[in-house]
Amino acid sequence: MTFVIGLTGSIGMGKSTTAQMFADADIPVWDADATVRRLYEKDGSAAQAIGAIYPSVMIDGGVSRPKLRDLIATDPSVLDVVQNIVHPLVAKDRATFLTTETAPIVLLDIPLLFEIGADADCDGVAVVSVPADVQKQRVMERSEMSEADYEMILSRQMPDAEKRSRARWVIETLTLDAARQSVANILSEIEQDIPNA
Ligand SMILES: CC(C)(COP(=O)(O)OP(=O)(O)OC[C@H]1O[C@@H](n2cnc3c(N)ncnc32)[C@H](O)[C@@H]1O)[C@@H](O)C(=O)NCCC(=O)NCCS
Ligand SMILES: Nc1ncnc2c1ncn2[C@@H]1O[C@H](COP(=O)(O)OP(=O)(O)OP(=O)(O)O)[C@@H](O)[C@H]1O
Repeated sequence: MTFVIGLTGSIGMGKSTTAQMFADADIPVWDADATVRRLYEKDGSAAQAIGAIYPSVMIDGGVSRPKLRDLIATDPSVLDVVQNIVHPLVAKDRATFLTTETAPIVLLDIPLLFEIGADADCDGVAVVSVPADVQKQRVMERSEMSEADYEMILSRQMPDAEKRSRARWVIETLTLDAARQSVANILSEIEQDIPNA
């Protein structure tokens, strides 16, 4: 039996960093963003479908994220079209991971976990979180994303408070040590629940 941990959190909350902590503890991690990146590459199935509708976002046969981001900034409905193409392909990749992985504990790293109902595939969900001002500062510091793009993305995500209230675990990511400790606690709690984990 495999225990499936779902890891989610709003933009910039520390999902990727925390997922790496689980990976460092030898937990197989499936990464939704990485899957999207692969699907956007030249000859990726999403690249072909998106290129057929929005040729202007393509570079060398792959989807250019900056170009796609700029197009979405001028027409937010483009993101709905993209999601309708991408999400079924991502779901298929996730299903393959879940049927082939035999480790006692695995982790699904999905930004839109609750929004797409993927919590139904999880035995327990962990949400990464920091206060809103820290979140915004992190995203503004790290990226080319404009404030308007940031607000648009946020408006399409379930509010942090709701995610926290729906999760089994909340991982505070203000410091690396605090997050690492939460990850260790979660894993030992699961290992106690499933004896052969
Ligand atoms: C909008 C795009 C071009 C922005 O690319 P960019 O490289 O600037 O940012 P990145 O992909 O790292 O996303 C940053 C964060 O934005 C959030 N986010 C991304 N897509 C979405 C979305 N459709 N709805 C809400 N939030 C989203 C996530 O928290 C994500 O981790 C890109 O995210 C995209 O193509 N999104 C559509 C595919 C999708 O829905 N991905 C979500 C995971 S399945
Ligand atoms: N536990 C932590 N302590 C301190 N800083 C952290 C911690 N976790 C993440 N960060 C910092 O926060 C920023 C965002 O982290 P990360 O890229 O992991 O977030 P994310 O949730 O995957 O982002 P997105 O959803 O936007 O792709 C990075 O600058 C990272 O260094």
